[in-house]
Amino acid sequence: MVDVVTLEKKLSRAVGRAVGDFNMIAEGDRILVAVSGGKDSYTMLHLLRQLAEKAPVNFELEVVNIDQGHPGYPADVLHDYMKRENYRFTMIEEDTYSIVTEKIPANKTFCSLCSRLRRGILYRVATELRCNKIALGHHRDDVIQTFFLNLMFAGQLAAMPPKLVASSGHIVLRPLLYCAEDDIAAFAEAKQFPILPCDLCGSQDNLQRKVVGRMIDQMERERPGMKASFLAALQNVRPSQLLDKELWAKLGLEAARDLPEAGASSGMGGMGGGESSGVIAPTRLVRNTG
Ligand SMILES: Nc1ncnc2c1ncn2[C@@H]1O[C@H](COP(=O)(O)OP(=O)(O)OP(=O)(O)O)[C@@H](O)[C@H]1O
Repeated sequence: MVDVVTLEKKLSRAVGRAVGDFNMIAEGDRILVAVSGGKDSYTMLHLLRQLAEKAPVNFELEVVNIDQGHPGYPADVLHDYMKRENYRFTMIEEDTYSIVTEKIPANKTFCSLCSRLRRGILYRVATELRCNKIALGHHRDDVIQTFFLNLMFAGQLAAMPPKLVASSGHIVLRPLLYCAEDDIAAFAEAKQFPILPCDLCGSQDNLQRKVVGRMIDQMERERPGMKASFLAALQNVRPSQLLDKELWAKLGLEAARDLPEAGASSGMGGMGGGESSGVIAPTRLVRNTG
């Protein structure tokens, strides 16, 4: 059992790395931190405040929750927590629940419409609160699941952008993208964040994302370290070993360079080696030249 201090250090290092790698935060930023009342966004909020306290740049946090009109939504729980912790907090009441339940048949997933409606509200509120950025609590496991969903059902190699310019002009950030869900869950439990369940979709067992999530968890159980490898792969893309002719054209690729034999010394070590060098280092890289 890892203690909470160790977990906190691990998570804040991961957030610091993501923020640094993608240049997420700059002097004077006003960041709307979107908090659902789930473990991920509570953890994100906690870690962003810590970062704000020690970072060399000054930035401000505005915490926003959207009460989407679910029957029995326990709004007080969030109000009490934010007050106790002294966050600048706004709760927005928007009844997207009625829209979603009216438009989507009961046996179908509500998630995508629900989150699309929510996203529009967040953009509007960010403008009202003069925030230039919006932070969302997606983490490593969400990124991997999205990658697999796209691979398996959409015919695309794509995960989730760490940083995105929204149609509204706001920059959307995902500071938890290197954080493992298990660590977040353990941390949220240790900190006793007052979690609000999402009854709307929580009751639905047929979500494709859940199925894919279970499949990935199973792979991890059978071969521990696989999720870390998936994340590493997303940070280590070899366009010349893929079949996207538009990407080849964009990169001016005429032909891929041959790969060294598996296990051959590349001089780069580990998972290193740049695309331009044509050198691929991982010893378990799969290739088929036949
Ligand atoms: N009602 C809401 N109000 C404000 N922000 C929200 C709300 N619902 C979701 N978000 C934001 O969108 C992110 C992704 O939403 P999703 O429902 O996929 O979250 P999740 O995986 O259940 O995460 P969490 O544990 O934070 O709820 C959340 O982490 C949060 O930043």
